[in-house]
Amino acid sequence: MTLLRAERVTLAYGKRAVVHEVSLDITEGGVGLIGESGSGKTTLARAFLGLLTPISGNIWYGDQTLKKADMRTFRKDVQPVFQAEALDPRMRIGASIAEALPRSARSRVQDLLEQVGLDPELATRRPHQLSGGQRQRVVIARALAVGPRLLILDEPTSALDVTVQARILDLLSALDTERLLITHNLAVVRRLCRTSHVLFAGRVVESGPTDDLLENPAHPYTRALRDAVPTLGGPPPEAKGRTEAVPAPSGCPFRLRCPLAAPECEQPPPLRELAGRQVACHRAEDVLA
Ligand SMILES: Nc1ncnc2c1ncn2[C@@H]1O[C@H](COP(=O)(O)OP(=O)(O)OP(=O)(O)O)[C@@H](O)[C@H]1O
Repeated sequence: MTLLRAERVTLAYGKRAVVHEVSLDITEGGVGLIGESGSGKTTLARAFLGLLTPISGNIWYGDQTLKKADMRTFRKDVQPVFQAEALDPRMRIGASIAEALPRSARSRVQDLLEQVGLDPELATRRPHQLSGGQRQRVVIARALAVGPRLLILDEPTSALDVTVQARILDLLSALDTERLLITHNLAVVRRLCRTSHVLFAGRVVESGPTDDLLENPAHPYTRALRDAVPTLGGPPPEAKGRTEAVPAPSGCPFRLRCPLAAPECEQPPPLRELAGRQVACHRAEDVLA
């Protein structure tokens, strides 16, 4: 059974909706949320953590909506993995992990440190006495302390250099915990997520198997993200930028940056099935071709 599911979820800050009618299931094998800064990824993750209530639609936790669910069980099942900067700088590592454990299980600190590949002797250190990669492992150990079924990870490796990043990805992919991963980094989703959803301006524009999306995108925005590998010439113009706090144009929200924009794009594109995925683009056949 799917542990968490968004059903036509719209999310707002004050009166401003920033995520619009998103439906997605957190399925096995890892789920990625990809999109540029401001596209609504973190906002959606906050709703999945029960920190933000949809103004319409529902978050389902098993067969109950989050509004009705037993939050004690939910908090045990679904754990966020924050960035390492969130660790309390004054607290020793061992105490920081113990804090997340029930009193009777505090002896598990050593096991958890070992599980994330850290020397248990590090328990007496404070965060600033560890490397960035070690700190990130501590954050993962804290999240694993309560035995969650799902980890929600927001840019878990973005602050780390490439080799350290690779080792953290190895650690995460070896865990038998489900994951929802938010990132700009397509190599990271490819490694950790069987399924991905691409968000643009708070809407899902393409969803499907990660490999298909990245090898053969059907939405021009997915294609632009994939092609936006750093080069001296910079990314293609359609991949540049962040979603600003200005109203999206009517019709397709991507049309003002889209190289394939056509008159029909002034009408909103429905999310439709194509080539084993879902895509919201009038020109998807042309993109695939
Ligand atoms: N606490 C808040 N109050 C008001 N607006 C917010 C708040 N947090 C985010 N927003 C706005 O909501 C929109 C979506 O932001 P969100 O942080 O979800 O995007 P994101 O895709 O996670 O971006 P990033 O990759 O930079 O974290 C943006 O326009 C942002 O300015």
